[in-house]
Amino acid sequence: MNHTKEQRVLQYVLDNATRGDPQSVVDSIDNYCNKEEWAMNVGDQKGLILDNIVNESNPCVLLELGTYCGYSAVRIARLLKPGAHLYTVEFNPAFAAVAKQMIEFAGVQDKVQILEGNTQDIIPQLKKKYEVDTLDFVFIDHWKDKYLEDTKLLEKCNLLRKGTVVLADNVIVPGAPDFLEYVRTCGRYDCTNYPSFLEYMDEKDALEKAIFRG
Ligand SMILES: Nc1ncnc2c1ncn2CCCCCNC(=O)c1cc(-c2ccc(F)cc2)cc(O)c1O
Ligand SMILES: [Mg+2]
Repeated sequence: MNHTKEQRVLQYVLDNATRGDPQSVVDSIDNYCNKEEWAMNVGDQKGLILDNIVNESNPCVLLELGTYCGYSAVRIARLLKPGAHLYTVEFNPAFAAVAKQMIEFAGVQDKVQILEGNTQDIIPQLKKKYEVDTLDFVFIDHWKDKYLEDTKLLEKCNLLRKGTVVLADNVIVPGAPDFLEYVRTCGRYDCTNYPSFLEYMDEKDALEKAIFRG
């Protein structure tokens, strides 16, 4: 039975989207969350900004913090060139299980790898255990009070290189003020704010792009 909201979102996708068609999966999730139940996907308005930034940076190795139902993982993966790979870290096993099925239904499983666990534990393993050299693109969308410490951890683990794009969701709502203050003032990032709206709502939100200067 679909006892959780996340399971109901997945079921709606299985019933309404087309297997192997990532755009139809993204559209179905947005339809459901607009009409039936709000859920914390990045959504279509911020999603279009995410699409543009992924396309302009043409990344090969990507990291996402906070998979949730896999909406942004599918949204990003549908744009990736052959051979590009997205690692997405999810803390909650129930969310990870839904995301796995979402990603497989969309047909992007060869481009996406879900890493279950806490970002604090997984980020230090990326180089040795997952053979990552440096990251081209990082999408941060997990606990808002972990954005800053995990950005600093990425720096400490030498996972960022000159030009790495760090893109953060929700810098207005729920907000990540300490992260914003840091990337805008520490001198190591070139920052751009992208005003938009909270997913499926009229409330203002924004994405922040912080390009690492190396
Ligand atoms: N690997 C890991 N390590 C640590 N934490 C981890 C994790 N993997 C997952 N988590 C735990 C993430 C839990 C979800 C994070 N996202 C959010 O909390 C979130 C909340 C809102 C929101 C806005 C207005 C409202 F009124 C209510 C909620 C909107 C959003 O777009 C959000 O992304
Ligand atoms: Mg978010």
